[in-house]
Order: sequence, then structure tokens, then C-alpha cells
Amino acid sequence: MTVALPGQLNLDETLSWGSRSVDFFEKIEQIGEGTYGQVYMAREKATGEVVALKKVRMDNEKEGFPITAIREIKILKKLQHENVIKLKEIVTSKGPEKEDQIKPGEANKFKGSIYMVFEYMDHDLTGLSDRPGMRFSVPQIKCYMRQLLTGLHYCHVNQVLHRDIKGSNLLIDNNGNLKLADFGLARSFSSDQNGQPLTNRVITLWYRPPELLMGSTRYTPAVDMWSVGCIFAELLHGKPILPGKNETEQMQKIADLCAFPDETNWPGVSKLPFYKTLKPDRPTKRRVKDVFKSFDRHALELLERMLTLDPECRISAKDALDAEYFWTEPFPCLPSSLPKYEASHEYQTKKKRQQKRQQQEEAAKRQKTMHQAPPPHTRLPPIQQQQHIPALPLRPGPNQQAHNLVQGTQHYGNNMNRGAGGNQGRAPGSGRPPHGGSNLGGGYGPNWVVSGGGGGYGGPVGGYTAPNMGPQAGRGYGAPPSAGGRVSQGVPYGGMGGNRGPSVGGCAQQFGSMNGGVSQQTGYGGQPYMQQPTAQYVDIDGAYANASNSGFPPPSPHRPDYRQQPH
Ligand SMILES: Nc1ncnc2c1ncn2[C@@H]1O[C@H](COP(=O)(O)OP(=O)(O)OP(=O)(O)O)[C@@H](O)[C@H]1O
Repeated sequence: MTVALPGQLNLDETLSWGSRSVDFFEKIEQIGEGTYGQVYMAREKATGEVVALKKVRMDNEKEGFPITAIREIKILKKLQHENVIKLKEIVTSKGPEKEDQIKPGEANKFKGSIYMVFEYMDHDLTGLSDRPGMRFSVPQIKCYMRQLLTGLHYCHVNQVLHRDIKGSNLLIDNNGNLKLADFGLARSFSSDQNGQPLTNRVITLWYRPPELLMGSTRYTPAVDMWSVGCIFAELLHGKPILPGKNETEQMQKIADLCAFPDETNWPGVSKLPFYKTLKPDRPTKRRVKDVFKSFDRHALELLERMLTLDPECRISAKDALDAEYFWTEPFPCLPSSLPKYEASHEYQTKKKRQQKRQQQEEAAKRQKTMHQAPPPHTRLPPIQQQQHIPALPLRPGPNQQAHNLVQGTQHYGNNMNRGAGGNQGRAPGSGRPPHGGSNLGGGYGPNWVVSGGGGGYGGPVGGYTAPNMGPQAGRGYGAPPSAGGRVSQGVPYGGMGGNRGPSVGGCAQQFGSMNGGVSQQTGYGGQPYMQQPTAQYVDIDGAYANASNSGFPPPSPHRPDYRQQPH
């Protein structure tokens, strides 16, 4: 298989793709159940390499090859990054397999299956979190969050919206590496800006942002950042924060936590199609800092900026990576320093839980005792706040050349240094063009720690510093945060929108001042990312309403019905 160099588009038609049979692999066990098939842990017979096989069943004559699979393959071929799952190959099966339940007499109708072959990951975040007694430390949460944001920043810079960020789509291996997976709902957004509207029936309900719930069909990478905010709070809080049962309840939950949006905190919101329908009768108040008062100041500050109602003012992945949270103690730990766990995928942990529940019920019946309800399930256990995993001293880096820009794809290379140049902000690539003269933002890579002389940018770049070195030893910004340097000057996501400038750019403050007077992040100066839908999109909403009434299964937080026809 031809693989593009890191950061380059994989434009080669890989002749071998699809030419091999699944028989080259031996299935070990099922590790996932997706909308269009199962996911298996498998071993390549010739090499012994363990992989994940995601099956796409082809025997549904009506729908043909699912559009989600086509998108996933197309997009994954383009994306090459250490925080994005690697699609290695496509293999096929021509006839029915053991697990295909073919009705008698229908074997000749069987269209065969296609499998995506992925690198194998030991866990997904939901499965890992659900392990009994699982405790994530703060450095571990920071480590996962930073990898999540790095992968997402890469996607956004390469003009890909993920549109289904949730714990079960964040895969983690036993080296602590986190990768974004399941690009079945993803899409490229560059050509969409002036073209067709996008469906708002994307993103699993609990992680779906208010603009989609309100029916926007012109949206931006900010949709993914809302989901990231939900995951972040979930990791710290110990359970999902907005578990709505349907769209209306989901918006109510958002309003209870973040206040219902209005023209002061989100100009233009009242024109969104479902605004009036979803508007609550009672007044609401933003309560993020009350509800999550146990979070430390920097975590809360970052969360506020992720859960900002107005998508234009919501923090970008790039700016989130630059947030104080990641640059104050305890620092994110090195992925490789994380403990290794027995494999845990959501599918398996759910199954184990079900089995346990059944056993308990049977035992209870046998003993003829009073039925005891199992303890309420929280998807994540409480956080042990001060567990010591070697913290990494981090410091903004001076002269990283981590940029490759080939054919519109930007790659975030081998160094995880913040900022660049003089007393610019700490955001990657602020004002400094990467190789090739583009003014796209800079990048974060896997090696995040910078050593070298203290004080300001321009110091030498080195490898990892000693784990116990304090932050002061390596830090030192060219300008204090208040000097206004931290806001990046680059174009955030390719051709979309204007520069994210230091001016407020019309973003109203949404959450009052934080303790200590942390200033609120500003929005995108200049052109907004998101245009309000106009009458021409009403059809879409009509279609959506009709679709929900005819033939779409009822929405569920885990398996919403949007996958039928994503745009
Ligand atoms: N490369 C992989 N390595 C290990 N496990 C994987 C891998 N890919 C997927 N899985 C497991 O399978 C599950 C389902 O995978 P995925 O989300 O890609 O399938 P899907 O059909 O798109 O699912 P869904 O319909 O839930 O979105 C994941 O949550 C994960 O637990």
C-alpha cells in the first residue's frame, strides 16, 4: 500500500486496496458494534499483526454501499496524523461468513462484505472510563484532552468536520496514544460554504451543540468543539453532563447549564429555525461555574470557552491547545507514562455489565431475597485529583518547524511547541508562516516537551526535560498573557472565515467574569464563520421534520437516526 508522507495528501490510488480477501486475517473477537456492521479484533495470518476489522455489509440491495463508509474511506485516506486512526487497507469477502445470518434460500442474494482494516487500539475512552474502579488523574486527563485537541485541530485545518466526537470514538492504545476514529459522519467543509446546506442531524445527542439543535445548516468546526467541551467536563465530573433523551430535552439541559441563548449573547440566534419552538417559558441562567465549582480555575475557564453558546465565540481547537490549563501544573503527562490496562471497548464493557446484571438477577431470584437495584451507573468514576504521574514541564517553544503544507493538507509534525516568534501569542503559528510560505497556523506534534533555556521565545529546542522540573524553569513568555499576545493571528481553518483577531469581533460575554478576572476569549474578528440560515434552508428543516415522522427510528442518545442521510 502506498502511504503518503506525514502531512501529505495520500493521492495515490492504492492498487492493492480492496484486492485482498478478508481470509488473510483471522478474527479474534468482536470489539464493537456499529451502525453498518461489526468491528473485530483480528490478526493478519502472514505477519501476526493485530488489527481492527470494521465490517461494512453490502447485502442491502436498496441502499447499496453506505455513503458513510464511502465518506469514511475517502476522508481517512486523506488524513495522516498520529492522533487520527490509520486506515491501513480495504479487504473484501465474497461469500457469507460464519456470523452472517443468511436466511435459508437467500445465500445467492448475499452481496458480500467490505472490511476496513485499521490499526488496532486497545480501548475506547468510554470503555476505559467504564472499567470498574477506573480513576483518571489530572495529568492523564490533560494528556488525553491535548491529544484529542491536537487531532481535531489537524482535522479542522484540513477542512474536515468530524461531527461525531464522543467517548466511544476516541480510541486509546496501551502506549497512551489517543486517536480520533469513526469518520462515518465526517465531511469536508471547504466546498460547502457557498454550496449546499449541511444536515443538522449529526453528532450524538448528548454531545450535540445548540446551533444544530436549533436547526442551523451552516455550521463550522465549532460543532466539534462543543462535543469536546462535553467530553472534557465528563472526564472531570465523572459522568455525562448533558444526557438528554430527545432534542427538546437536550436543549433544555443545555439551557439549564449554559442559559438559553438570546440576541445579546448570540446575535442572530433568534432567526434559527427551531429557536422559538425550543425557547423555554421560564428564565434561565448560566450556571457552569456553580455546577462545576470543584473544577480548578483553569479547567473551568477552558470549559466555559468550549461550552460557549455562540459558535462564533466558542474556542477553537487551536486556541484550546494554548489554554492556560495545559500550561500550568500539574502538566499533561507523557502518553507513554500512562498505566497499561486490559483491553476495554464500550461494546465489551456494556456486555460485561449486562452479564453481571443478569447474574445478579438470577442470584437474587435463587435466594428469593428482596430485589436489590444495582448501584446507579455512572459512566466515569470520580476523579482522584492529585494522583502523581510524572508531570511534564512545558514551555512555549521557539523555533519549531513542524509544518508541512502539501496540496492543502497541513500536518502537525514532530514537536509540540507552542507559539512561535518574539512576543507573539502562545498559539501555534501565530503570525509565522510554515514552510512553503502559507499563512496557515502552526502545529502541534507528538513530542510535546520542550527543553532549553528559559525565558521567552528564541531559546533552543530540545527533547524532553526532566519530569520533575517545575514550570518556571522552562517557561517564560515573550509577553505576559495580558499583553494581548496570546490570540493567534493565523487563519484557523483554511479558507473559512477571517482571522481570529485579538479584537472581540462582536462576541458578547456569555459567562461573566471568572474568579480572578480571567478575560473571556474573543471571537473571530472579521467575517463570521457561520452564516445564519436563510429561507432557502427551510426545506431542509421541513424534510427533517417529515423524516422524523416517517420512517426514521426515534432518536436515541447512542444511536441517533441522522446516519441515514448525512449531507
Ligand atoms: N481501530 C480500532 N481499534 C480498536 N477498536 C476499534 C477500532 N475501531 C473501532 N473500534 C471499536 O469499535 C467501536 C465502533 O467503531 P466505530 O465507531 O468506528 O463503528 P461505527 O459503525 O461507526 O459505530 P457507530 O455506529 O457507533 O458510530 C468503537 O467504539 C471501538 O470500541
